[in-house]
Parts: sequence; C-alpha cells; structure tokens
Amino acid sequence: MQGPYRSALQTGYVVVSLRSHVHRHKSRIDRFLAANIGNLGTYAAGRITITARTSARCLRIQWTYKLPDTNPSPLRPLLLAAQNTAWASERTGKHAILLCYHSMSNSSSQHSSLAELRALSRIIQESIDAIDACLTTNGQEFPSPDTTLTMESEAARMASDVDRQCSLIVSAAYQLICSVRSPMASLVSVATQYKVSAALRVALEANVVEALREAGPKGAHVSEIAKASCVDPGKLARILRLLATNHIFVEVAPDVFTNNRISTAMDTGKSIKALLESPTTKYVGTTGVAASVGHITDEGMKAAAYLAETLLDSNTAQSQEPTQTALNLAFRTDLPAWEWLESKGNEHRLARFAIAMDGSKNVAPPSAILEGFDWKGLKDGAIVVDVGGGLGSQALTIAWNCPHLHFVVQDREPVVKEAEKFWTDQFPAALQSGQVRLQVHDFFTPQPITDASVFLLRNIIHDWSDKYCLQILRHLRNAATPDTHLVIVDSLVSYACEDDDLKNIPGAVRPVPPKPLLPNMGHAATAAYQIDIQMLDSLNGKERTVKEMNTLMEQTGWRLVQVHQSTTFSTCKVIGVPS
Ligand SMILES: C[S@@+](CC[C@H](N)C(=O)[O-])C[C@H]1O[C@@H](n2cnc3c(N)ncnc32)[C@H](O)[C@@H]1O
Repeated sequence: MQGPYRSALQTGYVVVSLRSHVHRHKSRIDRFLAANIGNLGTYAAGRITITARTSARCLRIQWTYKLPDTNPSPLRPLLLAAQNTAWASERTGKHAILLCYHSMSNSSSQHSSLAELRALSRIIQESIDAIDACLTTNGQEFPSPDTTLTMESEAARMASDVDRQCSLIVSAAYQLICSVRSPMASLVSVATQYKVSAALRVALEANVVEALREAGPKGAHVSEIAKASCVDPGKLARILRLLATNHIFVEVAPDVFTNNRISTAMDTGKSIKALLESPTTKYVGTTGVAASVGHITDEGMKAAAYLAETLLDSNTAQSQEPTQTALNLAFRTDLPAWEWLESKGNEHRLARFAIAMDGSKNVAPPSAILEGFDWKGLKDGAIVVDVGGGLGSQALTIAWNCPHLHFVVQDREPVVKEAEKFWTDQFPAALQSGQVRLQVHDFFTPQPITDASVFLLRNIIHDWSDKYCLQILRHLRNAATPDTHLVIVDSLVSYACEDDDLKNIPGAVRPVPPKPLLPNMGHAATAAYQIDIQMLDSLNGKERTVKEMNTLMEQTGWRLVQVHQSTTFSTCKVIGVPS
C-alpha cells in the first residue's frame, strides 16, 4: 500500500488523489480497489461509474475530471449513480475536483449529519456553478433580487437548465435550514407562517407596491405609503417589517420601505389614483399574480383555517362532496365553491379568481402547454375542446402557435361572459373567424362536441373528488371518437419517497435528485402539495399521483398512454386514448 492510501485507511478514510488524467492511473486504482474495497467503480477518461457499497467503511475519492469548457453536466451520471453518497465539485479552470464521500456504516451519527449538511451545501454550490455556465453560454445575467420584476428579465431563470438548478438550490437550502434550525423553532416558524400570508394580503389590499413604485427607487416613509389606503401607518409599518424580514420589500431606513423583485411581482401596474377610484377593477388587465395572492390569502387562507374541523368531524370526514368542505364551514355556505363564487356579494372574488387562473400561466414558461403533446401534428381543422377552460388562456396560447386548429372553450355561463371580454381583447379575429367558439356547458352533462380531436382538461380534475372526476371523464369518453386524445394538465404529485412502480408508464419516472434531497425535490415541489390542500379545503378535490390518474382513466374507458412530467405548477400532462 502506497503512502496516502495507507495513511488514509489508518484514519478511517481512503483517499485516492489523482491530479492528472484519470485513465493513466486506471490499473493502479483498480488494483487498489480490488484489494481493499472490492469492485467499487470503473474509471475511464470521460466517464466514471460508482457502484454503491455498504461494506466499505468509508471512502473519499478525489480526482480531476476534464470538463467541457462550459457545461459541467457530465458530472451528473456520477451523482445519480453514487447512491448514499454525498458529493461536491469545485470548478477550477477547465478541471473539476470532485470529492465523493461514501457513508460509513460505522460512522458516528454526528459525523454523518455533518456530512449531510456538507452534501447539501455542495449541491447548492454545484448548482450555482452550473447556472453560471448556462448563463455564460446564453450570454444572460441572473436576475438580481433588488431589481424590478419584468417577465422578460425572468427569461434567464426560466430556461429549463437554469430552472432545474434553481429547484435543486431551493430544495437543498430549505433542507439545510430544517437540518440546522432547532426543531422547536422550525415548528413555530411553520405554525406561524399564516401571519406572513395575512400580512401579504394587507400589503396587497393597501396598494403598497403601487405606492412604492410611484415613490421611486428611494422608497417612502410608511406615513406616505399609508395614504394609499386607510391603514394606520404604525400598524402598516409592522406589516411591512414582517414582510421585509421575509425578503418581500426592503426596509432601507427606519420605517422607510422600497419594493424589491418579489414585491413587484404583485404590482398591478396601475396608479394609486386609478386604484382608489375603481378598487373593483384592480386586477383587470394585470398578469394575475396579484389576483392569485388575493385569492389565496383571502378565501384560500380562511378555508384552510377550518380544515381540521372538517376532517375530524365524523359528518364530513369521509365526504367527497364539494358542499362539505372547510370553505363551506368558513363562509357558512351550503353552496359548492363555484356557485358560492358566483353568488351575490362575491362578484369581486369571481372576477379576481378568473384573472388569477389566467395568470397562472405566467408561473410556468409560456410554452408549457405546448410541451409534451404534439399539437402541431394534429390535422388541419382538428377541434380542441378546452373543457372547463375558464377564460380560455391555454387555448389562446395553442391557437397562437397552431393556427390550423379550431377551439371550443367551454365553461359555466358567468365565466363564458368573462371569456367573451377576454377574447375580444386578446384575439378578436379568432372569435370573428370562428376559429374559436365559446360555449356554455356543464361538464356533468353529456358532452355536445362529438368530433373532437382533443379534450383538454387543465386544472379541472384536481378540482373534484374521484366520484365527480369519474362522471366528467365518462361523459368525455361517450363523446370521443376512436382517435380522440384526452389531455389532462395538472400538477402530478409524487410520494415523498422513492416509487418503483412507475417504470411501465412512458414518461412517468422523474429524474432522481441527488441525495440527500428528498426524491420528490422537497421544498422545490411544495407548491403542488400546498395546492393539493387548497383543493381539499375548498372543493374536496385533490392533486393526484400518476397511479391515481391511471385508475380514474381505467374506470372510465380511457387508456393512459403517455405522461409528461414537469416540476412547475400545473404543467404535467397525462395523455389518454379510448381503450
Ligand atoms: C381551476 S379553473 C381552470 C380553468 C382553465 N381550465 C385554466 O386552466 O385556466 C376550473 C374551471 O372549471 C369551471 N367549472 C366548474 N364547474 C364546472 C362545470 N360543472 N362545468 C363546466 N365548467 C365548470 C370553473 O368555472 C373554472 O373556470
């Protein structure tokens, strides 16, 4: 045994340190591994495979690996293959030095938890390096948190490679926080999160973002900001301080606040004068982000407050009915959420919800609806029915990109009225030419379009319990031709553990994130699980797993043929054909 190996073994580590090309040392490493550790891995100049072992006490391998100039992605196979392995890389010029720690079965728990912290921090570092490489290649800048948000300036973050690395960072960073913060502090932090939500709604309704925009880059004292509403300045300062402490707004001097990138995401773009003159049209003509924040922090949060009462009451615990939800309890109504939204006194909520739904397309890249299904490959004049299409914003994106298709956007009567205004504003020619038709239709009744090429259901299935989804899907199946495709667009939720059962469904398996991240990407995926609870508390609906979608299809005469996975909210696709 040569020097460094022997001394490392004596201290509980094996160190293979190679400062030049790996392949030159292959036979030496293989001999060493065979003699000391067994068949741990094979090496080649451009490719490294590690097989996880449980019998090794502890292995640390350090070697140089020649990287392409810009992209460190060849490191990924190593990451995926090295089960139970925390890893990291540092880029040094054209070479990366990888450190790979193989957990020891007899290592102390204190040591392994520190190794986990290091592993998480390395994932963050590696992802930043990868973002750096992508942006350099694309000639883009990463958007600074201190700048004002525009959709164009988000383009760099939305590029799929960058988006994936950002998700890894979010997942690792939150796991790191939960690992280092005291458990009591973590629980209290989570239990009091609703205070942040409540404060956010105050800032939204008090027109703070718009007041700060008008104040300019130096910001404004809270006594000025408070003039955009009737909120007491002293109380508003406390609201804004809580938000600034959570990186929404910046307190630049005592009681003086400015906008930042996150706060400007809910800028309606309107003047304070216009907002005060016409508060009911606040969200009209906006991106929908402010409307979403309003919807979630108003009826969403109030409904969630009654979740335990609903789930633990034996009268409602097993219910699949949209009239026996936490929202029903919170707002003391017997109406399902859709009818409640349409009832007198809720006009502002209905309008806000429609705009929020339309704006949800901005959370994902605009092209998200176009991915995972071959819209362009549909024949000339093929009919796409956007079932429960809301204003029809998905149909609009497809129509812009596929002028050879025809569309029928169906919804409830009050929504269709809103949709008429939307299309008249956005794409009047499509209405005039008949390329797009708006149709009042209740999807619990027989489907009138019997020659559709596609039935599109975006954010519909998640609104309903199984009992009702079966009715919707059966009506569509009865109206389908043998060539009709069913395209369900929703957020597919994964288990928070590994799931080997998906391998037989094309497209269903998601890339496995590096350990020790959770297999479902943890905090980076949390929005889907939060929306799942929103579906539960307001509709008795749910976000589903691939298997749950498959079961619904099997029971209604559809056969699941393809899944298109995505980590962004409401952009997964489950595609079926008549069975
Ligand atoms: C969550 S929104 C989704 C809207 C649209 N698909 C989208 O992705 O933007 C659900 C839609 O279902 C509609 N809806 C609810 N019940 C319905 C019914 N019985 N028949 C038709 N549409 C209905 C609602 O009015 C609402 O527009």
